[in-house]
This record gives sequence, structure tokens and C-alpha cells, in this order.
Amino acid sequence: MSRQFFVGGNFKMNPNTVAEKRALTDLLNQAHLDPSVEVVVSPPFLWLIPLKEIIRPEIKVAAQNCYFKDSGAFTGEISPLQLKDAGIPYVILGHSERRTLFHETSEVVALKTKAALAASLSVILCIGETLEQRETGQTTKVCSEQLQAVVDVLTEADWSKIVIAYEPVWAIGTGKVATSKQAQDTHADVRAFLSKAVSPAVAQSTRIIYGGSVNKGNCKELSVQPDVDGFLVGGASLKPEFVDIINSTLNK
Ligand SMILES: O=C[C@H](O)COP(=O)(O)O
Repeated sequence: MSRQFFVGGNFKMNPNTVAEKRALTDLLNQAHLDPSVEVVVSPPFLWLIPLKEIIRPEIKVAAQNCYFKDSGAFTGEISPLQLKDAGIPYVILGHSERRTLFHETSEVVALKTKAALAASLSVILCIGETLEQRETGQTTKVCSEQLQAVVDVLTEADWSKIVIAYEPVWAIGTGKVATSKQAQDTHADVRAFLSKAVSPAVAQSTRIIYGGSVNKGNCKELSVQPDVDGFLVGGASLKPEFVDIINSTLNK
């Protein structure tokens, strides 16, 4: 089964100025983008709706987080229903910055994933190991445990709206990209886990994308790996090279 290549731009807490926002929007609106690639950009909450209104229609937008309740006294949070009502189709959940800096456990990520799917959002579900965990041979175990928490609360049908982003923590924002072999091997392990824990059909159809220091220099080699179905791009998604990354599978 062929899986549509997916490129997400996670802007994180950027950009800060109107001029930078305009430059980024103009870049994406004017570039030639491979029409076969699903492109999703994820700005900070404040910019979600304005960006959605001015970005070319084939580019979708994603929130960078949401809570697991529909409404109520949860100061500072945004609910999946509010995102849905605002016409936001995707949400990123479980990013390592949320797990580390904001102490989100795999169980909380699972609750958020379940709530987002219940609100008919699609989810970019992030998993990944630290450097110490990789060096002690725990990569597969860590990724499997992070996924198992989500498997435990979902049905098989729910997986059609999930894109898994494998993002080794040691490669995020460090300039240290995983080698194409490291990425391929881990993606293959994640797919094998899905096959056992959910079903072979879900394993075959679920997109597993790579994130961590992706740039225009390394995207092509990563993109040809059979289990790499796209990218979640941080720093480079704020730069003109994001267009090269979106187009990385052209003429491959
Ligand atoms: O969500 C994106 C990842 O955190 C990757 O960020 P990066 O491309 O800046 O390393």
C-alpha cells in the first residue's frame, strides 16, 4: 500500500514579528510545491486562524498541543472541540518539548490523543528516545512504550487519523540528524510494533515521519528510505529550505 508523503512544519514558538510571518507566508504561497505531498504547518495558537485564512488552501494547519477536556476551568488550555470548531484539522501531540519541559507523561499524551480523535481532529503523534536511551540500546523499548500508552486507549479504526512522528530527542534542534539507516531501522521497528500491537493493516497504512535536524542537505537521502513517509521539520521550516524539504521526493 502506498502512503502519501507528509511534510509538517512545526514553527514552535516562532516567528515573533508581523514581517517574519508575512515572509514565511509569502514564501509558501508563491513556491512550487509537489502536489503529491501532504503539507501541514503548525504555528503558535495566536497565529493559527489568521494563517489558515491566508495560506494556500492545499496547505493544512495544525495546533501544537491541546488539552483532553472539551471545556471548563482549565486556565491556559485549548480544547480539541475549540480547534475543531475553528476549522483546524490537525494537532501535534506528545512532542518531546511537551514531554520534557511540560512534564507530559505518555498517559497524558494518550488521553489527549483520544480526545483529539473524538473531536474528529487528526493527530501528529510524536515519540522518540533520548541520547542516553539510544546509547543504552533502549530506542525500540522507549518508542514502543510511548506508543503502547496510546494503543491502550484507541480502537483500530482510530489509527487512520494518526501520523506518527519519530523524533529522537538528541537530534532535535541540535544539528545532529539521525543517519538514514538509524531512521529506517527505527521506523521499521515502530511499524513492526504497530503490526503486533494493533494490526498488520494499520502498520502498513500508518505514516511514520522523521523529525530532528532535517534540512535541505539531508532530506533526500532520508526520504528514499522505505519506512520514512515524510518529515516533521522544526528550525528549517522557518526558512526558504522548507520548500526543498517539501519537494524532497521530486525526481527521486
Ligand atoms: O517538531 C520538530 C522537531 O522538534 C524537529 O526540530 P528541528 O528540525 O529544529 O530539529
